[in-house]
This record gives sequence, structure tokens and C-alpha cells, in this order.
Amino acid sequence: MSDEEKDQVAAVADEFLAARPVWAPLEYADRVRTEAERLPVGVRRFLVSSRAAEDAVIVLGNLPVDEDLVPTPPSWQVAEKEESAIREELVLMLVGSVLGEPFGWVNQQNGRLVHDVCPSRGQENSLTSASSRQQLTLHTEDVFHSCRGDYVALMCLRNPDAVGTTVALVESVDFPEPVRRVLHQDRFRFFPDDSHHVVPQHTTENPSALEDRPHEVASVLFGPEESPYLRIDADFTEAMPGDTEAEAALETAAELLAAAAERVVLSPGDAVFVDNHRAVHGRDTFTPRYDGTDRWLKRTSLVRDLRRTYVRTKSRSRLLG
Ligand SMILES: O=C(O)CCC(=O)C(=O)O
Ligand SMILES: [Fe+2]
Repeated sequence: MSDEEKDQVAAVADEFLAARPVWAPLEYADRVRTEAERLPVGVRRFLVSSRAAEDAVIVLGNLPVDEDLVPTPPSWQVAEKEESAIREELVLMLVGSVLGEPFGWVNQQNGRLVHDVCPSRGQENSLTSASSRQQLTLHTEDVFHSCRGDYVALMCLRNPDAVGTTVALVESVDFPEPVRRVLHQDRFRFFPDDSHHVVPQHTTENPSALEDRPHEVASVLFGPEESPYLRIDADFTEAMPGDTEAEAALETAAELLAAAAERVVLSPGDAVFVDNHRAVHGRDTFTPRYDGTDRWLKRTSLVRDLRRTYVRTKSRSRLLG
């Protein structure tokens, strides 16, 4: 975006917040969508045409970030309590609204609509976004759920060590024919990842065994035959018990995707929208600082049709159970 467009986005956000002393993103989401009609027309046209083309990775740069940004919080819990970087949450919701409807999960980051992604003490090697020393393997966001997002939206507030977000596009991979055939069949189990506290006693610190978690059975490749969609997270996807052919296909798919991975280094004010059907994403390792200058992103998930979610939850809510 140009500096002029950036100032226009900031003005829409500032006006919105000035009229509302309390920050309640779940309640405001519909109104945010309305206000997104005031975003610069060039930005809206860019996002709408990228959505129609199903571009796998959409990057928007030069979004407004507070010049006096507070220190990076030590965890999402602290960010929630202190309401850190509210305007940036709103900016992400505003631009994201052009691509889809933001939604959240009852059991992830306390049901917040916009999440904080920052490294946390004790989570360095976890399989969640609070990790750092451990690589976040390429994954479909919320792979376990049929109402998962069409886009994962990430907005960068800080990234001092230029840590890369990895992305691999399904269209970059040439799956061998026998593997492709197996991947198109319902021979795979998709489990909730460690950030979803799905069964009693399962916390990020004490994850339960995959087999004990509720899961869906489906295919890895699906959708349009000429350019299929993809659903995979090597850490939380397994073949059906005893299906060694599906197990081998899954392994091959993960290897081919890893080989096709590219790196996007987000700078403050950049937002990336990863098409969660057309690409998988992950993150490189890094050394956390824990001094308030750490890498910090805001994240939300966007779905094209919120009614699919309403039908699933049997409630007019943006939160999935
Ligand atoms: O930190 C990143 O760049 C991506 C992390 C991630 O996979 C996520 O937040 O969903
Ligand atoms: Fe992710």
C-alpha cells in the first residue's frame, strides 16, 4: 500500500476505536466488515481479485503499526489481559474482512477472534505458535475440522531477526500418479493440534495421545480436479490403522511439500493471507529473546461462508467448539 493508503486505513481504524471505549472484536465483526467498505478502493480491488483467482499467498505491505508499540507480550494470555495492540487487531480484521469472515475457536486462546503469535517461555519446543527453537512443520491450519478457515491471516508487528514463515503451494508439487490417487481417497485421519484443548486434561503443557482426540476421516487432496485443494499436517494427520499404502503416500506428500517450501519474511506492517486450501504454512526456528523485542504477529482465520459454521455449531456464533 502507498503511504496515503496506509493513512486512510489508520483513519478508519482510529475512528472506529474512538467511538467504542471497549474492545469486543466478536461483537464488532459485522460492523468492521461494513467499515471495510471505506478502505482504499485499490486495496479492496487487489484483495477481491486475489480471492477470485484463489491466489495461494496474498501479501499486503505498509499497513499501519503504532509507532509506540508496546513491548512484545510474553504470552497470548498477557496480551489478552493487557489488550496489547488493539488497533493492529482491528486493522487485520478490516483488511481481512474483504477476503472472508473472521472466526475463532472456543478452546483456542480463550475463544479470542484475533490471536497473538509470540514466543513463550516453556513453549520453545511445543507444536504451537508459541514455539521458537522447534520448527513449525508445514501445516493446514486447524487441519482436523471441516469448518477450518479458507485463509490464515497473519499481520507482523515485529520480526527483528527476520524469521521466515514457510509456505508450500499444492500447485508447486507434482505428485506421482499412484500417490495422487491415494491422497484423493478418504484414507486419512485428521486430529486436533496441541493448541486446541479438546478433551479433558489436554493442555498445551500436557497433550493427550492423538488417538484419544476426536477426529475426521477424509482425503488429503480434494476439490477441483484441475487444481486440487490440500489438507495435511504431518504432525496431526495419520493414515487409517493398518493402511500402509496411505501411510507411505502421506509421507511422500509431506516430503514433496517440504521440498517445495518457500520462505516469506514478514516485516512490521506486512500481512500475509495464506489460502488454507491451496497452500500449507509453517515457521523457521529462532532463538527467543524474552526481552520485549521478540517477534510478534496477530493472527486470525477467515472463512468465505460463515453459514457453514452456523450450521455446524447450530448457533449464530463466530466461535467453533
Ligand atoms: O509464525 C508464523 O510465521 C506462522 C505461525 C503459524 O503457523 C500460525 O500462527 O498459524
Ligand atoms: Fe499455522
